[in-house]
Amino acid sequence: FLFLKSKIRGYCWIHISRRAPIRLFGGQVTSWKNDHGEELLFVSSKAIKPPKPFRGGIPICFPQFGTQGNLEQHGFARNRLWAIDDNPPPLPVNPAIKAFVDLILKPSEDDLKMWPHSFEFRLRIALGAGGDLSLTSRIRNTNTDGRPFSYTFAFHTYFSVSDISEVRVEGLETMDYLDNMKGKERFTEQGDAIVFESEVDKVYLAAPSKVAIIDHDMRRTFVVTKEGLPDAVVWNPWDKKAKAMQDFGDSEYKHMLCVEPAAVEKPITLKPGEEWKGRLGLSAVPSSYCSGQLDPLKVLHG
Ligand SMILES: O=P(O)(O)OC[C@H]1O[C@@H](O)[C@H](O)[C@@H](O)[C@@H]1O
Repeated sequence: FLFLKSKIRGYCWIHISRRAPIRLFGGQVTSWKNDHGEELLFVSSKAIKPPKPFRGGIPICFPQFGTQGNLEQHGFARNRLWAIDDNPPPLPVNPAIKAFVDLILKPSEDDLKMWPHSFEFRLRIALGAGGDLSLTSRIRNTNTDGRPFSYTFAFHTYFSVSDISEVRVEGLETMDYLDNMKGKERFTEQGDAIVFESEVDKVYLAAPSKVAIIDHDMRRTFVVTKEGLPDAVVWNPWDKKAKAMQDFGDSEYKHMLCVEPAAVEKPITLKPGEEWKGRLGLSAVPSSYCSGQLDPLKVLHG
């Protein structure tokens, strides 16, 4: 089967291959498991029900990332009911894909009052034979008045990690970033892999198409690939902000890390009839120690 549809607690979920449930509210993947049934994405024990955004999994930020505009934080797509797209335009066939589902979001009349642009947002969520997960977004400008529109975007991916203090992110060293905690000022990352000792909220600019999250305790490496999405946001709220968040446990920051392929610094502009495509690829591979050292080049370049 390709997917199952079920109704849990009054709202609709879809399951592809029993390994990745998707909430139609938000078009949001809420779980991704490996062959051993281990959860790979973080979901807060305090995540709340619609109409609030769901804290965990992979929320979609569109048409605005963060507070960069007049809309609600991270835009409205994560707060809308998506539909199953029964007849999506074809995407190139990828033989590695085992199962997939297509969703679609179109603006309501109320959305058009807030953001006066007509669009079709198609999202394909696919599982590969080895358990890899991919999300492909296709956004089309369907304005009939000839007007272009611009937006910012992110796949706000929450990874489950054993202990944030033991996690390293490889691939972003020496990159320029905007620090959301310092008024979006621009800095350059120094030296080594990124490690976590306090709150982090950074937008890495023109980040590489592959980033690795190395979880020492779990002996697991997440490999994040991105296409069409120049930036990568890295976020962990740490203890103080965790306590201030209603839908997040006080200590949960220890077990999560957001690495979010995104288009933030330069908004994407589409003319009527134009379509943009962005893709997120996730795989979780066992990482092994070799004299206490991981080889970042091997992680990043196979
Ligand atoms: O609480 P929200 O709206 O889901 O946002 C969580 C975080 O999302 C991150 O992507 C932002 O960079 C942070 O600034 C923000 O705090």
